[in-house]
Amino acid sequence: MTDPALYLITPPKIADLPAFAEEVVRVFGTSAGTAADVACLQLRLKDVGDDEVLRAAETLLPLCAQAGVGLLINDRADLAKKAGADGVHIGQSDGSVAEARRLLGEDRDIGVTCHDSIHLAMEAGEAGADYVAFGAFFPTTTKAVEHHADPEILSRWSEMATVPCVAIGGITAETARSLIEAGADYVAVSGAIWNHPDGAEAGARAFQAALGA
Ligand SMILES: Cc1ncc(COP(=O)(O)OP(=O)(O)O)c(N)n1
Ligand SMILES: Cc1ncsc1CCOP(=O)(O)O
Ligand SMILES: [Mg+2]
Repeated sequence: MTDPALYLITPPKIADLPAFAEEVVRVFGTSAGTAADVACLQLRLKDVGDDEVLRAAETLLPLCAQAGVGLLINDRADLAKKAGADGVHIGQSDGSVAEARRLLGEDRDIGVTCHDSIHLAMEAGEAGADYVAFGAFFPTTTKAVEHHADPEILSRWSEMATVPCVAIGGITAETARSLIEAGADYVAVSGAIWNHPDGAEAGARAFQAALGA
């Protein structure tokens, strides 16, 4: 089996948690054992309280464990620790890798947003990040982005570093392969899965086909 390449990011709001959990299970099932197998799921809820994040994590963790998919929490290493999640994704304003590592220990994953900067990625790698994330590569409606990256940064990074890199930002089934070919180890995707006109399963299947499963 090819290494899994798909990094799923939840929508910023989950209105119906039980329904979303069922959708997640169907998405995991769609691509299990293929090149588009899901490597991890990032819980990225915005403008909600800690309790809501913890409740969502409590629901999603067993589903992820069952599917062999790591659950990462966005922004907050303290909540990742409380939830017993597999790791955290931090942006440049979400605290340091050192602090996240102190809270989570060596066996949890820490990913760091590096925008379009090799310099930030080198800093993150030296601080002990498990992966670095570059983007946004394409226009997206999921987040108002200030930084735009060119696929060339993925090639440069993969030639000079061993820390895996994630590509993010407006990625679709049509554009995913080009980013993997440029050097991305994973493509992080939200809208193209959850907002797919034919449903999330269809979105996942499209990535499965595109990533050569
Ligand atoms: C895999 C991945 N890459 C980048 C981001 C963006 O993180 P950040 O810059 O902290 O912005 P928010 O997601 O917190 O709005 C990410 N979440 N995941
Ligand atoms: C969180 C984030 N950071 C940069 S772009 C982005 C949004 C990713 O979502 P989508 O795949 O819908 O563009
Ligand atoms: Mg953040």
